Amino acid sequence: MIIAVDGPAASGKGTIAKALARHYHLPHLDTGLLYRAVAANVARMELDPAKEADAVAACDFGALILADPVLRTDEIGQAASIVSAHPLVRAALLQRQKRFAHQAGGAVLDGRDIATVIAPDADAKLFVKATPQIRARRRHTELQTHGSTLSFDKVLTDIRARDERDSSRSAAPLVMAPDAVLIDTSFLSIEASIEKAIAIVEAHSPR
Ligand SMILES: Nc1ncnc2c1ncn2[C@@H]1O[C@H](COP(=O)(O)OP(=O)(O)O)[C@@H](O)[C@H]1O
Ligand SMILES: Nc1ccn([C@@H]2O[C@H](COP(=O)(O)OP(=O)(O)O)[C@@H](O)[C@H]2O)c(=O)n1
Repeated sequence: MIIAVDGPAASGKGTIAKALARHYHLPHLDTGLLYRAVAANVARMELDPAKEADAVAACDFGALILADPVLRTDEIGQAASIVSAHPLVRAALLQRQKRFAHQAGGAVLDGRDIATVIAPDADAKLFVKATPQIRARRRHTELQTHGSTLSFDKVLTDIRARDERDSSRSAAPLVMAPDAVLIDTSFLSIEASIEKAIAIVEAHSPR
């Protein structure tokens, strides 16, 4: 079974995807980490994330970098959204994600284009959203627990900028697939959003 979970920054898609993977004993891939790794590599190589050739040169990163806590920072999230708009960067990361999705037994992937590009054949497609203010509050709290001193206003501004960039780009923009089911987590607890996600997958899973 392939489960696609898409949505904007800090909507709760990773939390839901991880819980679905645990529930159904499936491997999980946070595809945002791949774009974050490219962004971190661009910074390490002192290249320009806005230049497509520079970003492509940074696509060859080792598996170790994916565990680096620096990937979780707001700054890398912004840079990830810049490198991810380049079609050649998306092309460089495409097969790796398609292979993961289509491995024997299935998988859960979360990102922006899982249901539309990586696995349009997914058995269940979820689109997770929440208001920008609520997403910014959650991300602000999360960043604070990791030692960040960024203000709430800065986190909200950055989330809005990323929403705009991710939705307006021409290469695999953030859109809800026509056959996806929406979960608005704005006023749902983590437990309630996971329960809802499992109920949706149950209704769509192959028998
Ligand atoms: N329904 C929810 N209610 C409250 N907090 C949530 C909810 N879902 C996720 N969170 C918290 O919000 C933050 C961002 O969630 P995450 O799943 O990482 O989002 P995303 O993968 O969409 O960026 C995390 O700290 C997570 O624990
Ligand atoms: N499948 C994906 C996943 C992430 N991304 C990009 O990578 C950035 C970081 O993604 P992420 O999922 O780690 O970000 P959060 O939603 O966790 O804040 C996003 O802003 C997107 O620009 C993408 O383009 N396609």
